[in-house]
Amino acid sequence: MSNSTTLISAVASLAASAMLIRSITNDFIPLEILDFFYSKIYYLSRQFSSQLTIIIEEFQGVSRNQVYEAAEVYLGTKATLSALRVKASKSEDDKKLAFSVDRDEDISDDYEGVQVKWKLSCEILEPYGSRHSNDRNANFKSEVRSYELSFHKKHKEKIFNSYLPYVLERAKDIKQENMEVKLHTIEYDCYWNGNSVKFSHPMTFKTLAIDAELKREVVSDLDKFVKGKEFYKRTGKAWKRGYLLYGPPGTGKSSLIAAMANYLNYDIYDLDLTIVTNNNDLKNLLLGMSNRSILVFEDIDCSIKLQNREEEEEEEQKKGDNNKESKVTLSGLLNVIDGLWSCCGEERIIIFTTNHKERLDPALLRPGRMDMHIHLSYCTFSAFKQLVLNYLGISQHKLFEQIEGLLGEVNVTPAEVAGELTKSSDTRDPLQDLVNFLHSKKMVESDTIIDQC
Ligand SMILES: Nc1ncnc2c1ncn2[C@@H]1O[C@H](COP(=O)(O)OP(=O)(O)OP(=O)(O)O)[C@@H](O)[C@H]1O
Ligand SMILES: [Mg+2]
Repeated sequence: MSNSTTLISAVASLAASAMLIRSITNDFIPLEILDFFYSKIYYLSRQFSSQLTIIIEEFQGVSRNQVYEAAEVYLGTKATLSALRVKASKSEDDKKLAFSVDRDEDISDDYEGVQVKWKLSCEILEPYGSRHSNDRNANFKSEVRSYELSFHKKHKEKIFNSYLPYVLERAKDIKQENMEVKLHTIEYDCYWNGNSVKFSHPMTFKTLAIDAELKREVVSDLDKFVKGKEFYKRTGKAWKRGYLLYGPPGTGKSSLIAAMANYLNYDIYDLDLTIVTNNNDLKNLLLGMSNRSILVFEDIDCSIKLQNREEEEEEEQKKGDNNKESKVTLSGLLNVIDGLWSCCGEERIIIFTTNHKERLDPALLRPGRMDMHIHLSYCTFSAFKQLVLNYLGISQHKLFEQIEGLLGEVNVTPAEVAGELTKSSDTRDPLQDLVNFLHSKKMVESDTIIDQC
């Protein structure tokens, strides 16, 4: 008790002496000399300090500093581990709660063995005109926030060249993971509807019933694309990828798009070309998309009559200059895929779907235009096994062998199989019902062939 009292009184008297010395020096020593004195002390302390601190302010002029924003997101994931006070928030677009650091909280981080310390510092600015009580802004207080990142000087290079870019990259991923996938559609010909809807299609690569090998190929292609920033930069290619999905109705083209969007957490921009009036509007729509998104042109063969370019040019010449750009043309569409305007964003995926690949203009199919042509076929045995697992929760059955044989003889779509399994999931023997369905389909098919003969 007496020890602590002594300590408190010693600290108090030291503080009082410091205040006294400060006020005496302020009163008796000219300001310039004091400034010089203080700057020398500051200089010396900096010379001997082993720490370096980077100040990351919230604003850069009037715009928000991206490093600050990234630090805010990144530290949110660290805050719950080491800080004693954290702030929680969630917006309508977020999937989960987001955490952020409270002011003056220290957050430690370890990057490849290097210890760093973050701190959010806030300075309250005196309200403008606070001395004039009748000023309208008198009660308006503002806060200047910044993050302070401190570390040992010897790690300067690593922090600048590797840690900060890592924080930026991680923040981008965290934001992306946390965002709901949105579906955007067109409004008034050439604008994306401001009220995009939450995309809640539950299809994932786990439940998608396509050939297992094809599924692996698609997933690995997407992974490569997402991680390919450096590759695209090095090779001088725009960071985008095109997929052509083709196959009969009900084979899973739209389902595959949903699985891709859910896998990548990318928004979908569903572009109905029949509504878009000309190439210029198409270009504006492209500019209105966000990065990390999927642009979808469904049923490209029937949504618009895409002539080949020579026919187009002839037609335009016939109509004269006044009629130019009165509709979306094949060349307009090719510009979306690989023209200069197509490179205005990053990490974009373009998908065309069709039931009739043979009806597409060869220009669209030329190598390099659509990076991957994906054939969604009639139901294979591998796809069937996935559907049975989804709908009935079984992975083995005595009828599997018979079904495998029938699937080799009958053209049945995954949609049809899914429909049958849904219908008969309550019956005693759903797989026997499916076998009966496949037999009857086989009979119809062979009758049709006989009729044709
Ligand atoms: N490969 C699949 N895996 C899982 N379910 C599928 C698959 N294909 C079809 N289905 C089921 O059938 C329905 C229709 O499939 P989907 O819309 O994906 O076919 P599509 O190929 O896009 O057809 P369309 O050419 O008519 O647009 C889906 O909602 C889904 O329930
Ligand atoms: Mg479809």
